[in-house]
Amino acid sequence: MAEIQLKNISKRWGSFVGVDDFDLTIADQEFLVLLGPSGCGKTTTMRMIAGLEEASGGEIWIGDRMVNDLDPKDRDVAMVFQSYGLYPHLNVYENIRFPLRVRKADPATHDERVLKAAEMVELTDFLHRKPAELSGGQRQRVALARAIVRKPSVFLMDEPLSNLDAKLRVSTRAQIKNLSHELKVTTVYVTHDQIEAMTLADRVVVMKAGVVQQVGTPTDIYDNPANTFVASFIGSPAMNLMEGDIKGGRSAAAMPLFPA
Ligand SMILES: Nc1ncnc2c1ncn2[C@@H]1O[C@H](COP(=O)(O)OP(=O)(O)OP(=O)(O)O)[C@@H](O)[C@H]1O
Repeated sequence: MAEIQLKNISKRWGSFVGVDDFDLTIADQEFLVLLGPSGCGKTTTMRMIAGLEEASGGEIWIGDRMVNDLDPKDRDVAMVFQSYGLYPHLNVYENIRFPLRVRKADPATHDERVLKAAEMVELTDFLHRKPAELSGGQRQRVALARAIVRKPSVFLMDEPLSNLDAKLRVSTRAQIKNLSHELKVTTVYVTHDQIEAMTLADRVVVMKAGVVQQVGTPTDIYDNPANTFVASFIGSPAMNLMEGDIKGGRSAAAMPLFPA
């Protein structure tokens, strides 16, 4: 069970507010996407959940534990970053195995667990290769396998697809969604790409300048954007915004006329 509760968390550096009063419960096994433009506080929020950044205020709960004072390694979270973070001198097998060694998992179980994780991301044929001998997509799959090998209850993913080309991004996106479902983990996924957010998320959190603008399912957010910022950020092609007044429950905006 890994419900995540963010109770009014904030992050300040001096007088600068990176994340302001973020309050949300992420359900067990939910796929939650943090979406917003560069600098809006997505990564900082995720780093606070991971324990890589200390919250300036508020409480972070994972399952039934308040984790504010726990080290990242004690929070039962696995992270996947844009930069892969693989060890160049280790082959794929040893890269995937690394978290098991660090956490001193029973060595008798390593082989089976590494092979299973590699199989889930279709890397079985590449186990002997070093990261430099892999494509970007294969490297990202090693990073995914390394995250799943120790069966964490929470996945934290920070723009994991941004180094991949468009086609690979679509297939790896589907793979991430399947993995998260199959492994029954709670996933927090950061992106500035609204298509990625709308296709992956159970719920999306749209942020701007450290402040949550709206939380909802992709359909909620698309159909009922909370404000013009959300409306202008969502939709491809972008939504047209027109000024107008509501009179008697109807819009009185000047509508352009198109020939029938
Ligand atoms: N260590 C720090 N000291 C001061 N300000 C910081 C620090 N880390 C991040 N910030 C600021 O906090 C804000 C939020 O940063 P964050 O990395 O969370 O944004 P983001 O939404 O993930 O952006 P991007 O999509 O570009 O990664 C930014 O304005 C950033 O400059």
